[in-house]
Amino acid sequence: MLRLTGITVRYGDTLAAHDVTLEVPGEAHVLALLGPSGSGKTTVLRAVAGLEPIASGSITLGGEDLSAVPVHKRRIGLVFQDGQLFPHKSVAGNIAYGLGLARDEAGRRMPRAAQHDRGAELLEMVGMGGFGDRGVAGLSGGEAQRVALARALAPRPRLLLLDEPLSALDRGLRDRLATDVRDIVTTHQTPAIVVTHDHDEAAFLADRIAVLIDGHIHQIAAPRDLWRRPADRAVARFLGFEAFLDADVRHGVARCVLGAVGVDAPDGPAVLALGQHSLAIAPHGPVAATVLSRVMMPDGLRLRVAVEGLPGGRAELGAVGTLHDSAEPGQQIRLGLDGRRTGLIASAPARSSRAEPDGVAARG
Ligand SMILES: Nc1ncnc2c1ncn2[C@@H]1O[C@H](COP(=O)(O)OP(=O)(O)OP(=O)(O)O)[C@@H](O)[C@H]1O
Repeated sequence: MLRLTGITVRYGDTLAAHDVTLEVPGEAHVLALLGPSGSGKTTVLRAVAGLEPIASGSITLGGEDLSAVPVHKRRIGLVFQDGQLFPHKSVAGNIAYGLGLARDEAGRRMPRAAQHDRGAELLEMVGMGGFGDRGVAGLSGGEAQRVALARALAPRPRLLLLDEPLSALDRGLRDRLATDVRDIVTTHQTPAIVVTHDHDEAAFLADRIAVLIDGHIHQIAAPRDLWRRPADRAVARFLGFEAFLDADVRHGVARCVLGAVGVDAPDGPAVLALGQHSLAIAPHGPVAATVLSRVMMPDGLRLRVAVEGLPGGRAELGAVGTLHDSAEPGQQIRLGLDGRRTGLIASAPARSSRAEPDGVAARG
């Protein structure tokens, strides 16, 4: 198990990671570090790898304090955004490099024949069987990342660190490779940390997601719980929620000025977080709105609407409709809250009862 306890990393005056505490349990557990650009994700990863000194706190792996363990002895595999393969080596040559780093418990190198077998096994595992003799220059982005993954796994690392491993790929390939990465990590039983700023990628790849904002971890949760129960407004905003409404929870129902939704939360004050999909067209819904703009997407209508009568006055919010709904700019429509697409911030009540959209209406 990897454990970070209160680690802090500075670059001169910049506090890039602040009091970061997290755990990655053993076996095939995948933790995503998710956060906006510059939030310190790569910094935390580099600290774990030993590439960045920590100013305070501790990092242990399998109970061993890593502070005095040099990078090459940590037995941690690294995969970067662009793979960073050796361009003049073949695919097999790149993996052989990884195998050359492999040591058994007694510190002995792997025998040549075993290296050969393991190289072939790894290439099969990442779906690149038969590619061993190919040069890496001619590989597609997705193929190169598979080879990078095989090379990182070759020495049987105790932990795998992946820094934006899919972000250089186009969307379709990214989805496919995400599935493969997940399968490979699971098959190999290697715990992993994946750095990403892509919500879908984090939700898809990870067992748990740690949200890092301004160098600090705001929440660690399973993907499902993260979107249902963001810890605070900063997390909710980063996850895409755009407006916040005071609510009162009683017997599993949260009531706010726009209606009621079922929630799995204790009685008391709470804040409902509304995203682009939280309001849906419903002919007899409780919310009256004016359509500001509409876009027809393959899965239905996406609207921007103006809602009157909120505690703070008028607010501009997102809403959705089906392929069969019609809504033209200027039209009056009725909407209902969709509790399945609404977040609940369970803790402290908001300081004011205003709806607080982050978007145009908040500033307008
Ligand atoms: N070598 C460095 N010297 C000085 N400042 C740095 C250095 N590396 C990173 N920083 C700063 O530390 C902060 C965190 O950077 P980091 O690269 O860890 O963020 P990130 O979340 O990985 O960002 P991105 O998603 O854009 O890669 C940023 O303010 C960044 O400018």
